[in-house]
Amino acid sequence: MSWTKNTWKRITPLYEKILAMPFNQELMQGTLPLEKFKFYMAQDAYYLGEFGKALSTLSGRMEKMAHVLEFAHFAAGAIEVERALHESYFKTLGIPDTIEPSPSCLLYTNFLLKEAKYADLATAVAAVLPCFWIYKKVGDHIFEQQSSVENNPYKNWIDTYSGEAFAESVQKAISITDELAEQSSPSANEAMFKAFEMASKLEWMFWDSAYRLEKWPV
Ligand SMILES: Cc1ncc(CO)c(N)n1
Repeated sequence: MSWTKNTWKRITPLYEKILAMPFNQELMQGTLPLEKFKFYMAQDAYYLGEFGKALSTLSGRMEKMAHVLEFAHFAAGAIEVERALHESYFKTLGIPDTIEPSPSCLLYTNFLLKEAKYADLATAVAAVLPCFWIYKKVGDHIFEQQSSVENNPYKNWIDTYSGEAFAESVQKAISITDELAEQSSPSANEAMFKAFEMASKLEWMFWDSAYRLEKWPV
């Protein structure tokens, strides 16, 4: 079984917890309070900027030119979405341009940047994979449940992550990860799993922190 297939099997209970989160359930129903969505959007713009930098770092670490190029495309994609958020949601929702990251957002982005720079290459790639794959799965799931919901105010968000363009990137990220996993030892494959699991937990925390409108304790 491929590394990604096995990993998804192991991560399924956590993925199911993510689907059941009130943030995602209410987003799916269109009942998520706007204040929580705005908080999420602002934090996600910060996240995407840092995610883009992590992908850029990974691009430069790749050995195969095809992979250098793919990761450069992923990085550009993340920054373009970040820019688009400022032009669309930020303006319509009145979100200020400068964003202070919440504790969970800073924890997640700093984890990704640290892995991208210092971890073994295959592990570093495994650390960024949940950002692609979990969003794709969550986006698809929410999209499939949409038939019963009319005029969902969060339709734009849902369309982005259930769309074809994002699906293509996710597929590429999965196949690059499997390629690197095949060239790695069993113990390196387990280190990859640990990084994937950590990033998946941080995805859960990111949604949870938005739902709680997380503040710094001091
Ligand atoms: C927190 C988070 N993870 C993943 C994505 C998708 O790239 C996103 N926009 N935000």
